[in-house]
Amino acid sequence: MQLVISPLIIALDYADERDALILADQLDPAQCRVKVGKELFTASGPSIVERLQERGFDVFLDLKFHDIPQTVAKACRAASRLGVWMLNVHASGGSAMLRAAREAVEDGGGTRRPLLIAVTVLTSMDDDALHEVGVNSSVVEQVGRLATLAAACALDGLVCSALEADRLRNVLPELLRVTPGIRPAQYAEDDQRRIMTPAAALAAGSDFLVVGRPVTAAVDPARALGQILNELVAKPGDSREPG
Ligand SMILES: O=C(O)c1cc(=O)[nH]c(=O)n1[C@@H]1O[C@H](COP(=O)(O)O)[C@@H](O)[C@H]1O
Repeated sequence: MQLVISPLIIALDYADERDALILADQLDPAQCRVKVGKELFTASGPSIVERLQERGFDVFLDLKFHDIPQTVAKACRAASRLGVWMLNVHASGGSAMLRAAREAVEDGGGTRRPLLIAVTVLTSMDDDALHEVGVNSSVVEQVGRLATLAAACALDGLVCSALEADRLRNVLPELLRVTPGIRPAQYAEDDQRRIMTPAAALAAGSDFLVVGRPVTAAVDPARALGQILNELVAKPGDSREPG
């Protein structure tokens, strides 16, 4: 099997632009997209997005906006002007916020309309963590509820764990499923709670796999990425349940 378009998004979780670009320069834009998150963007500002785009990368700007509708809409418009490929908001911000975000990316004034996706329940959370913040549903129920809300507001996709991808593919096939919490077999869970191996996540219905430390913390990041791509074109492996 040949992967026509790579589903990998590498999370450039670095403290500064220099380290992020050192890693990016070891990667091939034909093999992955890259993600700029809160740490890197706060440290280096929009210039990091430009630097990565100059190198040919599609950029997922992961700032997980969650605020009043007007503030989120303005932030989404500013992100659109950067020409990013994808950006995200928290679905728990509610329908008014999601619709405002959707309208903002539509007329955002960038070179292309970014894909707008909604974070359901963070992959670092399990049922107990949800209960702690007053949500008495299970993770599966809460992901389903927020996914339905995102679909009603015409978002392009969801951030969820691969454990929920199969179910979401069946009930809301129109939404992209972007899944962090990807862990090759034997790799540490770290602060993630809902994890799956790359091949199992793809087989379960993930459209895009967000991978950070398994690549960025590797001695040879390009080799680690190559190994994951090889795993994706080989037979799907076994799924890893939260430990
Ligand atoms: O929106 C995200 O990208 C995200 C959502 C989520 O639920 N869980 C999650 O881990 N992420 C991001 O995905 C990346 C995962 O990194 P690793 O755990 O190092 O693979 C980090 O940059 C997180 O900020």
